[in-house]
Amino acid sequence: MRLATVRTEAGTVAVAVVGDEVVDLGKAAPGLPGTLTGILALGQAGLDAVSAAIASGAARSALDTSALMSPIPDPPKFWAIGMNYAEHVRETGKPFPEFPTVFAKMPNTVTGPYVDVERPAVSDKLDFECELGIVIGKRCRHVSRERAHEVIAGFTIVNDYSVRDFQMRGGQWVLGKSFDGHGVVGPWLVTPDELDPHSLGIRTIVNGEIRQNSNTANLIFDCYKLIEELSSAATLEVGDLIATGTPGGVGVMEDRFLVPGDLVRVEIDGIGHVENRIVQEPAAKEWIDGPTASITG
Ligand SMILES: NC(=O)N[C@@H](O)C(=O)O
Repeated sequence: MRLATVRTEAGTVAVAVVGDEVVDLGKAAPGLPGTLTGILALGQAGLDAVSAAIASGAARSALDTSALMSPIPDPPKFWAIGMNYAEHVRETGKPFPEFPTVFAKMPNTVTGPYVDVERPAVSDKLDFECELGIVIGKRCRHVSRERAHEVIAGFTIVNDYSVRDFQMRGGQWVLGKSFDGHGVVGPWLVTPDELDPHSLGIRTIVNGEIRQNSNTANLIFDCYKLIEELSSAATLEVGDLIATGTPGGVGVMEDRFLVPGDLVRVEIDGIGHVENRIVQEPAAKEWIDGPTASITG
């Protein structure tokens, strides 16, 4: 099953994707929660209701890819893993990891699969990173590697856009990983019954040139080990996203950064692709919002 979130005039809508058509779940199954996170939180009952809606011959409309958002537009947490492919560890000259390198991408990064992505006004060191994304489907803690598959709602694609000079300064990664809109997620969530997450071809193609080309079989810490590691420290929530790390071939290694006009495509077999045009952030213009609420009554 492929589940997505689309933007409509009426707001965001959870849909089931069937071929190149979508079933609006809000209309087809009115009893279901209006968000994908809400549907996932119902567990198997939610997926059964979606299957029933699809099978009931509910109305379908053409898939408008420009309306696609991140399948989970507001994840409670956006975890990211570093140094999880030997080829990337080698190219960075870092030591082979004993444990997963964990960092976070802030919520402001989350954006849809086919949007423009800004090269910041404050840096020209914008880089790409293709990653398999995990979506958590059950609230959980201290999950063993053996049972980790039970808490996975599905898989998606992440492009972990990174601003390398901001990533390296001050000994932290989070700022360079958390520019607005630099967490491309999508195009949809694919449920685990449809694929084996550890045998998927994964590629980054920039302006038609293959820049990263690997397979998720090469993950050092596989999806289940990552869930065991993260849940040993934190309660994982329904809708949490985990970007599982990038293979070799990132631009910084060749001093080849993304520039405005570039077309950046990430493909993962069995899921699909995301694609972004790089645009220039006009200027580092200072702005401060007015009050966003007023005293009522
Ligand atoms: N170099 C770097 O930032 N890498 C990580 O994001 C990773 O995915 O390995």
